[in-house]
Amino acid sequence: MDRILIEALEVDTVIGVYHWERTIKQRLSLDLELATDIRPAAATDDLALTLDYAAISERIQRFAAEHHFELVETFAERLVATLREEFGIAGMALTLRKPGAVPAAANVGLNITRGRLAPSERDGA
Ligand SMILES: Nc1nc2c(c(=O)[nH]1)N=C([C@H](O)[C@@H](O)CO)CN2
Repeated sequence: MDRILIEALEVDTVIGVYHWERTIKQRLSLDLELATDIRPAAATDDLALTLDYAAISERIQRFAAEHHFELVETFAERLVATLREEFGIAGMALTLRKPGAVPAAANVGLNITRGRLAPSERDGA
C-alpha cells in the first residue's frame, strides 16, 4: 500500500471548549497520510486513477469552514470519516495540531489512524 501525503495544511475553524473560543476562528495544522495504490495512475499518467491531493485539501478547507466543534477529537474523527466515505480512502492517518492552545507548548494535538494503512503481503510488502 502506498501513501499520498498532505503536510502542514492550515485551516481556520471555530473550535474549543471555552466560551471565548466560540466567537473566533483558530488555526489548525493537519498532516495526512492517505493509503492507496499509486500504480494504476503511474502506469497511465491519469489523475482520475489516484487520490487527488488538491481536491482533498479543498474538501478539508470546506469541512473546517462548515463545522464548529468543541474538541479536536471530534474534528479529527468526523473529518476522517467524511474523507474516507467521499473519496473511498481505504485507510488514513491524521495528525492535528492546535498551535498556541497551550502557551507553554509549541503544539498540542493528536494523531489517529483509521482503516488499513500498514503494508500487507498482498501489497507485495
Ligand atoms: N484532549 C483535549 N483537551 C483539550 C481540548 C481538546 O479539544 N481536546 N481543548 C481545550 C481547549 O479548547 C483549549 O484548546 C483552549 O486553549 C482544552 N483541552
